[in-house]
Amino acid sequence: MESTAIYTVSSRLKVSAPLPRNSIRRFFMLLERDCGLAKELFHTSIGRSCQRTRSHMPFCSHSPYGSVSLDKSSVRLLAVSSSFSIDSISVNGSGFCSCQPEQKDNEVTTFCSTSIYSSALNEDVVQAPSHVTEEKIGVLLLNLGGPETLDDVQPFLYNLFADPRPLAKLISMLRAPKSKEGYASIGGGSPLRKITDEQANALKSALEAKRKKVNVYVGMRYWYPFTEEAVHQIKRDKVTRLVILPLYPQFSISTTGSSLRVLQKMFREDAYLSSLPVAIIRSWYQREGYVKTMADLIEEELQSFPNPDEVMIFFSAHGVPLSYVEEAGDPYRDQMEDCIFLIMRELKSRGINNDHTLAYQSRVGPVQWLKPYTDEVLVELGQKGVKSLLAVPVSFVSEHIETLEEIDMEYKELALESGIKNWGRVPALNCTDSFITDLADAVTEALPSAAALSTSTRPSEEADHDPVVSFIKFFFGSIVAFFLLLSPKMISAFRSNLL
Ligand SMILES: C=CC1=C(C)c2cc3[nH]c(cc4nc(cc5[nH]c(cc1n2)c(C)c5CCC(=O)O)C(CCC(=O)O)=C4C)c(C)c3C=C
Ligand SMILES: [Fe+2]
Repeated sequence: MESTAIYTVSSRLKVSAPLPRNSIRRFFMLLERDCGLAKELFHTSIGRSCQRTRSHMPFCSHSPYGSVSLDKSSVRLLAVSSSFSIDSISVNGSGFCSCQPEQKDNEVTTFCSTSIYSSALNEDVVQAPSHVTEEKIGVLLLNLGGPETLDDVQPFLYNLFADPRPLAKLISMLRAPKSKEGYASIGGGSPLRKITDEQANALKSALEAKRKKVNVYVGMRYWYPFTEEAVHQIKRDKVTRLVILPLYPQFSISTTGSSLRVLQKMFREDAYLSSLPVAIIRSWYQREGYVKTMADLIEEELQSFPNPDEVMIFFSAHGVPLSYVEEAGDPYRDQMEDCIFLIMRELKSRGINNDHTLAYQSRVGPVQWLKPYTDEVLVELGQKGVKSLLAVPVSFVSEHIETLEEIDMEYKELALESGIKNWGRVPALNCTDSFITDLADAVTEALPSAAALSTSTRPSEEADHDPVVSFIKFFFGSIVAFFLLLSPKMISAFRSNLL
């Protein structure tokens, strides 16, 4: 019997980073191979609805709706779950094909490979979840990780800078003394692991209160517990549906993107994982619960000033190198600006009309980072006569070195020296009830979309063409050139001034 499924290609078919032609071609080849989808039909559909083209992309980055009809037998592989719940098919920044349901409150992507590439690589092969009857839901929280002791600092930095490896050693050794000083001043290590574990427990309880029994896992990118360990535990627990929730409200290729690349590789190389339905919440700064909680914290902290109306609200976000945004297509700056707009709109709706500004902190090394820089803006504001300032850490959801040392110590001192008289800082969200409840809602909303299936590319092919990987190679390649070309005198100036 024949029935028809309509797959719509919506305006969410948006390519945020330049994609090499090969990725697009491969996407269609895989669609054709796995779904029996006629390449021409799909091309035509997209081509017709295309509004705009970029030189490096074979088709548009924004398109209105286009649709493709398929007969049921031809989409056998996509329809393993016997549901036609896939709303749109998209290609994300890394060239990874995914099914992306329309979502308003946060950006959710689902992926689940229909092809099993190799199970020989895996030491513990677990039966694919489609054969397991009992539903087991997992939530994987992603974060960066931080050294727990001063001895951890250099190896942690090595992991952070580990691409390519020979340079990671050098850069981490140059950076370690300054980092160690920072970690020593906040008690000898990062509180990130402890706080993230507390958030995981609070999220589990919040989901239980919503009658959802879940296991919550923590996967850190550069320190314990590593993402890889969390994924091994997910396999051992035989999770049948997984929501991936990065603890970064805004997406950056340096944070969420980096963790997702690790996961993507693991999922493609493993039979169990490649058939596990997954939903990824790529960013969630636009969620009402998050925006309102941030506004609550700001409103409360403003009350501690002698003249709350005269306080400048100073949003300080973690920076990224400018080239990430301008060359590699990182949506981080756009999302950050949007996030500030939403928080300020919420404050205005409560009758709070303070001035505000946004600046970027924590730059590392000699390249240009997103501007304006927090330290420079603080000095300028002091010179302009601003007397009261409330710092709001906006890219972090937990207290860590950048809030406890950089903002509370370094920036506070600089602000006071620059003429600012009253200084305050909004606490990080940590386990604030309304924030955790909102994360629980985000998970609940994302879960149904995890049933969708899609295709994926082979890791070896992807690594060759991934624009992000190419960019990182280029970025660190530039650092090699920097070290090779500069004189020893300049290197020592670089060490003392910039690191
Ligand atoms: C949104 C959050 C973050 C972005 C964006 C980000 C980009 C980024 N960071 C570095 C270099 C370092 N980051 C370090 C620590 C660190 N960074 C974040 C968050 C973001 N980083 C966190 C949560 C932490 C851990 C903090 C802790 O308490 O341990 C460090 C080590 C600390 C230090 O020496 O300053 C470095 C170095 C780069 C290069 C980068 C973008 C490319
Ligand atoms: Fe960082």
